Amino acid sequence: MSTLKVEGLSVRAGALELVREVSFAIAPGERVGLIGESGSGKSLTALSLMGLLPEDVTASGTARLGGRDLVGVPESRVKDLRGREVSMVFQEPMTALNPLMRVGAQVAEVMTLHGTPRHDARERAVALLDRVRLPEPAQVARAYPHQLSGGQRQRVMLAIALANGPGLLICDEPTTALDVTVQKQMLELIDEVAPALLFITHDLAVVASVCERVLVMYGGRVVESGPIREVFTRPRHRYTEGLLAASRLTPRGTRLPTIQGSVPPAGRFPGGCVFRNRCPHATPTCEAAPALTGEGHAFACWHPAG
Ligand SMILES: Nc1ncnc2c1ncn2[C@@H]1O[C@H](COP(=O)(O)OP(=O)(O)OP(=O)(O)O)[C@@H](O)[C@H]1O
Repeated sequence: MSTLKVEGLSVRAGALELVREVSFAIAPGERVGLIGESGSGKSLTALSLMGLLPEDVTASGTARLGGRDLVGVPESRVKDLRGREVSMVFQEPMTALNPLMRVGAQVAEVMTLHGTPRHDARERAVALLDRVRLPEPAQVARAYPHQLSGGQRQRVMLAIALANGPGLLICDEPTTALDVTVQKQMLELIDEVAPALLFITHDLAVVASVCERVLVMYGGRVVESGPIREVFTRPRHRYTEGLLAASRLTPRGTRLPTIQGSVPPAGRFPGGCVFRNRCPHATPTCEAAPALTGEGHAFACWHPAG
């Protein structure tokens, strides 16, 4: 496992600079959020790392992972890196999956493309579907995408992304189209299986629950970055301040630890849950006994057992 190092990444469409001099690093095991308003350059940054930029758009600068360059590499070499070094899960799995192909075959195909023998790939596909916690994985493998729910299709996409053992998983709004309960399960799963994670979202509560660090993009630049606690408690850029004010997070926000099986002592954490219904860990019980916040715990979120 090695660190992703991005330095001076810029993305242009003709004379138009869409992403400007972006630099960041992600160590193995790290979960890093990428937030910013629509059009700020989040997706283009991610797509540059995947070698998936649209034809009229070009990237410059460097991005290295596992001793390999990801930017400015000819398509023939990028194909080899994609999936093996970096993988990506997109928002809408229906458009990413082939509607005419059984999902097991689609998971297997990404492995055969990287040289795994067909029979091994089929077996490993079922094991991967099991790893992303799809019940009856052998049966799911024989299903077509339309026979699965949105949440199940997103799990298939995750299995495809993990198939070749990438060092970095990029997720671009992977849970936006899912309902709250499915979203929560998906986030937990991503957190569990991602070797290292770049997580793009508009949802600050999701960033606070999954990531330990955050990059804030504005107008194609990273205007602020740091540990969640630091950025959400002492935002230095006016855009981040605005983002926090517009969200339901208070400026005291930080990573959201879930402490299963615990109930806070009555009166210890006044103020109520800052996430309210948007808490990614929210459960019906949580509504009845809202997660609470307290001094020194910023966003400590407590859930009754069961
Ligand atoms: N092929 C293209 N040609 C020209 N401009 C483009 C192209 N693709 C994207 N852009 C522009 O680049 C900017 C950044 O786009 P990008 O998709 O990275 O934003 P984003 O932060 O991911 O937004 P969102 O949150 O809405 O997905 C936008 O202004 C967009 O219009």
